[in-house]
Order: sequence, then C-alpha cells, then structure tokens
Amino acid sequence: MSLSMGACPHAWQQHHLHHRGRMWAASPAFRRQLFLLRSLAPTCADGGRASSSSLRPHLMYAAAGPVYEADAEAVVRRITPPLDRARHKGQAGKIAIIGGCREYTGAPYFAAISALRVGADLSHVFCTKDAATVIKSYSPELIVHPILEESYSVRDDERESVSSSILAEVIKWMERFDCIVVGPGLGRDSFLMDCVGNIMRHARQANIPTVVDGDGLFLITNNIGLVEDNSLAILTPNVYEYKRLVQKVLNCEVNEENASEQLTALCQKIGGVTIMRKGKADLISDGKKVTQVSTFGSPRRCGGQGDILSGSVAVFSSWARHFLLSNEQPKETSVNPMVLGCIAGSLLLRKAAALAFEKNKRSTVTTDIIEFLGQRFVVSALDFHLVWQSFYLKISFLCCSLEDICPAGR
Ligand SMILES: NC(=O)C1=CN([C@@H]2O[C@H](COP(=O)(O)OP(=O)(O)OC[C@H]3O[C@@H](n4cnc5c(N)ncnc54)[C@H](OP(=O)(O)O)[C@@H]3O)[C@@H](O)[C@H]2O)[C@@H](O)CC1
Ligand SMILES: Nc1ncnc2c1ncn2[C@@H]1O[C@H](COP(=O)(O)OP(=O)(O)OP(=O)(O)O)[C@@H](O)[C@H]1O
Ligand SMILES: [Mg+2]
Repeated sequence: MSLSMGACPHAWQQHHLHHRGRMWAASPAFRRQLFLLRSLAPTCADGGRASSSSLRPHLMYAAAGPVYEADAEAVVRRITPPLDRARHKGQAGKIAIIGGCREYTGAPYFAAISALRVGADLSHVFCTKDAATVIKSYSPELIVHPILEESYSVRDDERESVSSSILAEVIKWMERFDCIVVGPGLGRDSFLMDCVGNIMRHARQANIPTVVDGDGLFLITNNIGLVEDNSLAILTPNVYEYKRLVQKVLNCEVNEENASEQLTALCQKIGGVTIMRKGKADLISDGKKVTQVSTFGSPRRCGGQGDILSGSVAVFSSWARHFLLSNEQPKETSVNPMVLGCIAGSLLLRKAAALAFEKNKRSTVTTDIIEFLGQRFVVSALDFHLVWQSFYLKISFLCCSLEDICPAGR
C-alpha cells in the first residue's frame, strides 16, 4: 500500500470549508477519493500524532463535522490476504467467540461460522456447558470449549476456584488468537459476567484485539474500565446498546442531529477504542474521524445479523493489522486497522444480506445470509448482477425503440 500520497487532505479540507456538506453529499466519487486519502495517507497536519485532547481546530472539524462514506470495496480488496499455497493453517486467522449460554446458542454460532466463512482458518467458541453440545451439533467446523459457568451451577463457596480455573483454561489458548469476540449470546448472569471481565483483562494484557458485542456491551457499559484506553478494542453497539452506552458514558441521550459529534465524543471519552454504531448506515469512529458504510443491504431485520458482523469484523481487523504491519507503515501513519476491519465487515454483511434477500425475499433468515459470505462471490455476483441489469435495460430499450419504429402486428 502506498502511503506517500502527495496532497495533504486537511489543507485541502480547510480551503473548501465553506462548501462542506453539500459537495460531499453530492459526489460519491469525490467522497471515495477523500476517504482513501484520509484513511490511507498520514495526517500531515499533525504528523499523525494528534491525541484526542490535542486536536487542532480544523482537525476538530474533521472529527466533529462530516461523515465520510468509506470506499469499503477498496478496503476489502487491500486488506484481504491472497490465497497463497505457501501458507499454513492458522495464518489466515484464528478467532475465538466468548459467548453462548442456556438461552442463546444461535448468536455465538453465527459469529463463529461467519469468521470461518469470511476466511479465517480456525474458529473457537468458549461457552457454558449447556450451550456447548448444541453449538457443536450445528457445525463440526467449530472448536467448542464448554468451560463457562452460570451462577445457578456454582455454589457460593466454589465461586473463586471455579472462576480461576475458567480463566486458566482460556489463558492456555489466548496467545494463539488473532482476535476474540466477547458477547454474542453470552447472557447477563452475574457470575458469568465477572469471569468474562477477567478474560477481557487478560486479553488486554496479552495485546489480543477484542470485539465487544451483544451482552459484552452490557458488561462493559457497567464497567467501562474494561475497554478504557484500549486501542485494540472494537465496540459494535446496535440501537439499544448504543443508547445505553451514551447514557452511561456521556450522561445524556442519543442526539441524532449531531450523530457524528456524539460518536466522536463517546470514543474520546472512553479513550482509544473504535466504535461501530450499527443502523441504517453503520457509523465508524476511533475518536479522530467518522466514516460510514451505507451500501444498501436488506430490508429484513431478522436477529443474528449483528453476530455475523462481529465475527466478520474480527477477521477483517486481524487481516488489516497484518497488512499494515507487513507493509512497513511510516510510524506517523494514522491508519487504524480496527476502523478498516469495521468498514470491511460492514460492507460484506450488507452485500451478503442483499444477495440473500434477492433469493429469499421476506423469508430471509440469518443462515441464508451466511451462505453468501464468500466475499469474492459476493463482489463478483453483485458485479454480474449490475452488468446483467444494464445489459437487460439496454435490450429492453432496444426492443422499445424497435417497437416504436416498427409496431408489433404490422
Ligand atoms: N439466535 C440467537 O441466539 C440470537 C441471540 N442474540 C443475543 O441476544 C442477546 C440480547 O441481544 P439483543 O440485541 O436482543 O438485546 P438488546 O440490544 O440488549 O435489546 C434489544 C431489545 O431491547 C428492547 N427495546 C426495544 N425498543 C427499545 C428502546 N427504544 N430502548 C431500549 N430497548 C428497547 C427490545 O425488546 P422488547 O422491548 O421489544 O421486548 C429489543 O429486542 C445477546 O446475547 C445477543 O447476542 C441476538 O444476537 C439475536 C440472535
Ligand atoms: N435500519 C437498517 N437499515 C439497513 N441496515 C440495517 C439497519 N439496521 C441495521 N442494519 C444492518 O444490520 C447489521 C446488524 O445490525 P443490527 O442493528 O441488526 O445488530 P444487532 O441488533 O446487534 O443484531 P443481532 O440480532 O445479531 O444482535 C448492521 O451492520 C447494519 O448493516
Ligand atoms: Mg447484537
């Protein structure tokens, strides 16, 4: 990846300050170029070293003002590793999901199988004993560890020893993972929450990137120290999870008018984390800038799509990290692999959902979407669809024209 692009996006931005909003909104190609410049080039105004508290005014504008549409397809293409015959098992990613309890077995399965379908080599699930057999029976591809316990199965006097042995069991594996996803189908049992808090602390000490979703967000909302100042943490809240996070951290209500400012403020207040606010458009920020992915996916809102997303984001952010490390980035670069991972995951889910909906219409369920996660297929199928559509339109137009010249029946 070339990082030596000449123009300084911020200088350019200042010059055009008065045209903001309308111009960006008007031209997708323009926004695409700007995003690529901003995401793949160093921030020249501050040498990329701006901390959340030392942003200059025009950078504040960049952080608090417009939302840039990401060139998500370019990001996917850049960070996806080639299918190289020389690679061995594990090099394309080892992901672990911490989730799955008596109530929820679907969510951890969706996240784990999506990680594999996106292209990871190994996908583990750490869940409660009740959930393990069920999850294993969904798929032989997953490595399932039945180690978590809920309060009802642990006596008060055993809590400490059970908690330590759970942590010891996870630690044995932790260093091998490229990313963990905490929360899909985890439930909210208090003992379980405490154990998972310990697992998160350990992951942080070991520098393992952590995607926090579902009930993991419930856990960190009530214990924000678990992710505070962790630049390897990604939070993926849905509407309600975001609402709870804003109320707790910013002590106010969600403000749709200033969505990007509020998201930036939330990232900055927590410190270092990347947040993807899911919704009609997925808004992504690391506290420095806000980008969005708004490619239309599907009108179906069946449960489980967020789980696909968390598994996919885990894989893509690992790939983005490896890509940036192996491409000798200048130290001052502002590219954040966690942000790239969110962008790529969001696009993939949306494209897969679009294709699943085209096939299954209102009966689309999450399993149907997972079928379409083969990204090369998603991209080429979509391209094919567009080509076919335009070909079809041209044919129809030609037929209409012929009809005009030579009406049928004459
Ligand atoms: N197949 C599976 O196993 C799946 C399992 N999943 C797992 O389920 C667990 C919980 O995750 P979640 O996303 O359901 O819970 P969350 O976001 O806390 O609450 C959402 C609920 O809030 C409610 N609500 C409505 N309006 C509201 C408002 N204005 N402000 C506030 N709240 C409002 C509304 O409920 P209602 O009031 O309609 O009863 C809505 O349903 C988690 O572990 C996840 O991974 C899922 O991944 C799906 C697939
Ligand atoms: N109103 C919407 N319009 C279009 N796409 C949406 C909309 N809301 C969510 N999405 C898409 O669905 C994905 C999942 O978001 P959602 O809000 O359903 O997550 P979730 O509630 O955590 O899902 P889950 O049921 O897995 O827990 C998002 O990435 C987004 O792309
Ligand atoms: Mg969810």
